[in-house]
Amino acid sequence: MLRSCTAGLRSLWALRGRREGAARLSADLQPARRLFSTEKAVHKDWALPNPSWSKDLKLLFDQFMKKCEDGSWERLPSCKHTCTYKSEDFKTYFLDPQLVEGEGLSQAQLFTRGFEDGLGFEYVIFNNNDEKRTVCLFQGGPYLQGIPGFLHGGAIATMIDVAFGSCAAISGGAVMTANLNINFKRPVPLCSVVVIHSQLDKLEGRKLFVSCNVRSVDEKTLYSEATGLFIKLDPKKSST
Ligand SMILES: CCCCCCCCCCCCCCCC(=O)SCCNC(=O)CCNC(=O)[C@H](O)C(C)(C)COP(=O)(O)OP(=O)(O)OC[C@H]1O[C@@H](n2cnc3c(N)ncnc32)[C@H](O)[C@@H]1OP(=O)(O)O
Repeated sequence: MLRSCTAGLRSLWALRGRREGAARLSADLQPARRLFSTEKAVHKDWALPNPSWSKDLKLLFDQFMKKCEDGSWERLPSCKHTCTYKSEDFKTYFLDPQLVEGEGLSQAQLFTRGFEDGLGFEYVIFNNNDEKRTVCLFQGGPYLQGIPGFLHGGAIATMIDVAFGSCAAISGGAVMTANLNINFKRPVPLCSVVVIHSQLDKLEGRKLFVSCNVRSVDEKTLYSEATGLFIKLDPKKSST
């Protein structure tokens, strides 16, 4: 596995520099895009295949894209910078106006999208609105190593948080993580693909309870299980 990861690393480095040329422009305006962005400009969509995606990831992606055809599932597009859920609402209600107006946010980018193609978090999230659940297809690259050959637990926790965040935000709008509980059951091999199945279990006032499991592509290995609590932000309260 380590050998294949090293080979993967070599080809990943070869990919550097080609990234901006990769046309992952989000011309395909899907319903989810309207949900997740209030921006007028067309932004690059990072939740689309790039050359670093493994066969497994591409195969799963294609399977889920097929499921999108009847409208039961939708792919959630992902931008790197300001394209968060109702980001204008966030700016209006929750952020320090000086930070928004000044240059403070100009360098900001979504943590999980800050790596070169294939080196960090490669993922796409699909949403099933009727069933209140999402599926995140995630390939963790070599820069996410913890114990040699395996993904860092913090990287797994990050992806779980992102998957939960999307699942909760779809029902709750502007939400924040209040609690995460993760049981790590098996280590995740570096550069492998895992599937994060998240579910909104309960909505109680401003509280959204979510749970997930992280499994191998063949579903035989259960890597982690987690629960989370997200709180719908109250515009009357300041976050700072
Ligand atoms: C940001 C997302 C945007 C969406 C984008 C979507 C697409 C893009 C994908 C990227 C997705 C990235 C996802 C990253 C998501 C973060 O990483 S968020 C960052 C990490 N989290 C934080 O920094 C949160 C810090 N905590 C806080 O700011 C505040 O505690 C909170 C969470 C806003 C809650 O404060 P509050 O609004 O004053 O709520 P409060 O009145 O204290 O509590 C409300 C209720 O919740 C309960 N509660 C609150 N905290 C807890 C707790 N820890 N345990 C148990 N109960 C609790 C209270 O007891 C209360 O219960 P009831 O009395 O109503 O029964």
